[in-house]
Amino acid sequence: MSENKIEHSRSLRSARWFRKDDLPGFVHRSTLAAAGWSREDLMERPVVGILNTWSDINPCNLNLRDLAEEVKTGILEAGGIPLEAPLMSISENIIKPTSFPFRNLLAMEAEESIRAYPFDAVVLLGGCDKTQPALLMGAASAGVPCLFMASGPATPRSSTGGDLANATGVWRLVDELRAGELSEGDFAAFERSVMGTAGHCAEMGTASSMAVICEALGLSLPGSSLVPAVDRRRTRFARELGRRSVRMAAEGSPRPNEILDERAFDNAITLLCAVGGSTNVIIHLLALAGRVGVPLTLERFDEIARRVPLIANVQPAGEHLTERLMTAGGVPALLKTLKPLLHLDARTVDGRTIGEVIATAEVIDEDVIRPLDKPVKPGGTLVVVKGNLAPDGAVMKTCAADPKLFSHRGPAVVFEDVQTIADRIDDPELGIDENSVLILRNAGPVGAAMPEWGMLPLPRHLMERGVRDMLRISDARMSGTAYGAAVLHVSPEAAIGGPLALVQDGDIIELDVAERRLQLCVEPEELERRRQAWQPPLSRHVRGYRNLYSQHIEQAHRGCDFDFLRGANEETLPEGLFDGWVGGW
Ligand SMILES: CC[C@@](C)(O)[C@@H](O)C(=O)O
Repeated sequence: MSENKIEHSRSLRSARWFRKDDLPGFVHRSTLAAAGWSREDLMERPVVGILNTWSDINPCNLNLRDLAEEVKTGILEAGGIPLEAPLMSISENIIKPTSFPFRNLLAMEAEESIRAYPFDAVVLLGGCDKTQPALLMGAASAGVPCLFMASGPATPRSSTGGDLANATGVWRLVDELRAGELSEGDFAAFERSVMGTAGHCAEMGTASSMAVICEALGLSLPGSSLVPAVDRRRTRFARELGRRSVRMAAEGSPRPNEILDERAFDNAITLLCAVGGSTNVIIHLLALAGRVGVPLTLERFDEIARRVPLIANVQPAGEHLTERLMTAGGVPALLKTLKPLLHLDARTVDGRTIGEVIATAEVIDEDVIRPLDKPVKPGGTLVVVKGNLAPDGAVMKTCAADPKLFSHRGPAVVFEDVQTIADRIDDPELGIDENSVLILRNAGPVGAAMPEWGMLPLPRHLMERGVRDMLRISDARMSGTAYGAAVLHVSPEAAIGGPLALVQDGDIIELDVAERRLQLCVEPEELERRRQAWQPPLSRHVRGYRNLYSQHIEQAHRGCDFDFLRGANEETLPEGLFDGWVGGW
């Protein structure tokens, strides 16, 4: 190995572990001798950490073990030392009660792992929804150069023919089942076939949205994010990523805050709107911006969304799966189409600007990546609404909702928790009709750690009559794969006394998307009376992580990070001889 030396112009971060002729240096080098590394290797080569969220229990991330091997190959080829470290794997589909609180836990684990170990750069491997933002948030705060690679979309097999996506397909078929249009047998066949490969949801759910957003932010290799998990072309990207990481490790640049500036966030939001991406990404981008000191607000999402049409014809807002988006040209082609709306001088980890990346991109299929003047849907694919029901804002993915509900007035039917919905949604006694506004509360960050409950089910009797959308309002999140007129992330949430807590059955609610307004039509005096009578729910979490969570979690309009995690401190290693290990010659 040692003849394959790479030039680096600066003192490496890892030198503080390995280049000292003292007892700590001896201990660090001799420890890694057990992993096959010589004194010369450790003294001369840049070290790249591979933070891997692979796990058997998380099939979205199942291929990350193989991809990590490919990244290692690239790192070795370029003369670096690859050191892989497993981190918590968060599987949205399996983890209970919801994956969301663990995003911040993994972010802390990633940040502290990067800081505590001798990494000169890190490769972040994520897949299922929360692993992606968590790794980015941790790496952004740790400040060491990083590159991201997602596991890639799965390749779902449809038992019913057509492009049936992993989760959007589930929601559609559940609707059909409830409406009596699909047999139990056909539904069971779907269960057996839908998750046949590794990889995350193959529509523009949260995982695919986060993956393409990483490319737009400049943190992933251009063109890499939509290659399916089982496609061997992902291998090539993994090796290239490994090679590039060594260069970044040697140069100590670019650091996350050199990539993640206001231009990068604007570009990412532009792409999010153009692909009809997940509302969850809004929360993740707000949290990430908080880590690097970019003053991003919900209003910025609305401002950008107004001018960006839906150009990606991909589910849940369009027709196809993400594989078609890749063969149509992928993210570089999407960005090329969006060129007049982007900051072209934003930097990327591959060393080029976004403008340079898209110079060679090409749209191959204009049905899948539409031109700006022939979009799938015009601008305003997601909106931020405010009013006395959501003083700090709420969001709605309008491109996946029935426009008939964009200007709606109807009586509230309030559910205190999700179990009551499950028990009572079909109960005719509730008198729900298609004009009713279904409300779920106590599902916000403090109330229930914000599960993906926002697409409330519709009553069976209405579904049987062909009703497929109704206005639903909650302080919960919604799966990126879901659809419907769901007003989400209402802030402040009910559990801390937000106005959602004061709504009563029969109150009139008014949504006006054009005006971006969400109003509870109740007199201020009456609301004040209800506020005086309101009692906060007792916290169920008296110890451990969930207790820490409910005490420090911020509201949705600020990204649900912990208040003490905002910002970054790039290096906290003590100066001097005894870095972390006491001893000397
Ligand atoms: C069920 C679908 C998931 C797991 O992808 C979801 O978290 C999403 O937001 O897309």
